[in-house]
Amino acid sequence: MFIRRCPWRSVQLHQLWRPRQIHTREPIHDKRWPGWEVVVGIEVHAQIKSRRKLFSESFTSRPGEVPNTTVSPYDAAFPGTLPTLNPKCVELAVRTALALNSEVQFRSAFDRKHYFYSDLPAGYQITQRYSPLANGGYLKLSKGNIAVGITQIQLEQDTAKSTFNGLRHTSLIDLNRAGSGLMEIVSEPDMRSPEEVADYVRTLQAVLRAVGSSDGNMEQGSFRCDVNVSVNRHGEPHGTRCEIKNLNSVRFMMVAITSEVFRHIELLESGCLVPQETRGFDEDKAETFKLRSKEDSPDYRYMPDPNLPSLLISEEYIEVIRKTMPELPDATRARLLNLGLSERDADVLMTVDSGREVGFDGELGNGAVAYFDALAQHRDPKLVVNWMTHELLGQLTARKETFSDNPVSVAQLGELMDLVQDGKITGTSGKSLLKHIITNQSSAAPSVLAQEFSLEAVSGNDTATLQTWCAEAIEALPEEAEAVRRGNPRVLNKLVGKVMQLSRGRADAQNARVVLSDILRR
Ligand SMILES: Nc1ncnc2c1ncn2[C@@H]1O[C@H](COP(=O)(O)OP(=O)(O)OP(=O)(O)O)[C@@H](O)[C@H]1O
Ligand SMILES: [Mg+2]
Ligand SMILES: [Mg+2]
Repeated sequence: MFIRRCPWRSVQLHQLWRPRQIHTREPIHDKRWPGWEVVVGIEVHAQIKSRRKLFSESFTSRPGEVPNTTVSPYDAAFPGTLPTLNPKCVELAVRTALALNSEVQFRSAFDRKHYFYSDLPAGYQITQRYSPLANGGYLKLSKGNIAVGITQIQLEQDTAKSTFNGLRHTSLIDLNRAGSGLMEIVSEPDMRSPEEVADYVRTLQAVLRAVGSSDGNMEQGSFRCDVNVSVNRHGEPHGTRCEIKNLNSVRFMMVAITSEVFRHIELLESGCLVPQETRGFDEDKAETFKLRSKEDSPDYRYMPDPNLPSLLISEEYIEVIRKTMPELPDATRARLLNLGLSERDADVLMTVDSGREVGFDGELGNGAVAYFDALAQHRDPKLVVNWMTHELLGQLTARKETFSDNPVSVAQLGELMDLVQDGKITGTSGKSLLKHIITNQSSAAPSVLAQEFSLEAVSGNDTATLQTWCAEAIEALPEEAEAVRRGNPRVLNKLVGKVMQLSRGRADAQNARVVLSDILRR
């Protein structure tokens, strides 16, 4: 990559500004709004996961950082300070562009977008609206064989954060975020329902996490969506869009879109037009509300940034990045299915991997797929996924924990599975050991723990011990034993359970069943 100073901007902005492609899709008939088509396009602002800001040396801040501690004079817009582009941000944006099948531009440029707000120290934001880093592309949704077009991917600066203190009638400004790198990923108006929008957002989050370019966390603000919604009657051109801002979860986004669709339909059916507006979302009322109309929208007076030359990216640089791209979610899914996993199991692993567990809207991916891969290297993949999803995740969920809290190492779970597989401990004992490791955050080897707790399985040959436990079980549950004798085989399970209890899980349930039936038949 070369970042060279150009003495002048040889290409005029209007020459670079290309009209958008018009995408068409087969009409979708939705029972919720018969006769109407819903159209949605999304602008995502994803914080780039770089240690330093886009144009300055200061570190990017983490959530909970002390306010105004990661700020350089440039971030605070001190006169005389100049920007220096951070190559890491460019690299991560190029990775993202390649993952989204977008065409990385050999030459892109930075513009100033002016507006006056207390969280914007310079009075303008540096962005790439007119000559973005990448153009075109698409993202395939996980369901329905739908590809959502990508219009462009541009680099831009994040703003500072302002917090209004109602008691003191003052706004507090925290400059920590000012100047951090963002990627604005603009989609085509290709989505046709709130569900497709949710799919798009989740798939995009997974892609960004896979390439390592963003945490993609909506709740913490590292992945912010502006959702543009319009409706039209089937067969007619797209309607006027309204843009909904500040949506911080996928669930609220779906509610906001649904309520916005009904608002548009109501307006149109009563003979009014939909005015183009920017709207907010009231979570309590589950309604959108007007922030400003198109007429009030500021004239940003875009101009080329005189302090920044064009960004020139060579073909070789793009090729180097292309060669070092990690596996993308689509490919991971296909690989898991190829290993014999069910769609459901693959979904669970990948959902956990991206931190999107049930009722949980995001967190950094935590390597569930890598964990699975390490275990499945020398073991049956289906067996591994069973242990991971049913036992490990099951026990973590019961403790209200997620996979990122998992204290069981790959080596521990691997040994545990092998002990059970080789018949050295029973499945029941294996589960108890797993519980012990999780509860006590133990790093001990499962074989050592099995010895310590005398959990070694009673081998199939040790029938004497098994006979004793079975006899004790029959003695303890005489009524159940009688029922089995009278020909009710289902009650046998209770007796087997008793044997497992008496043996503290060391007996093999299948063998116990045989011995019990044998005794009761006499
Ligand atoms: N009729 C429509 N219905 C729904 N979405 C639309 C429609 N027309 C355009 N869009 C979407 O609106 C978004 C426009 O985003 P873009 O960043 O280009 O412009 P903007 O919203 O005018 O500017 P800003 O970046 O300042 O918010 C795109 O995601 C596009 O797909
Ligand atoms: Mg935009
Ligand atoms: Mg917009």
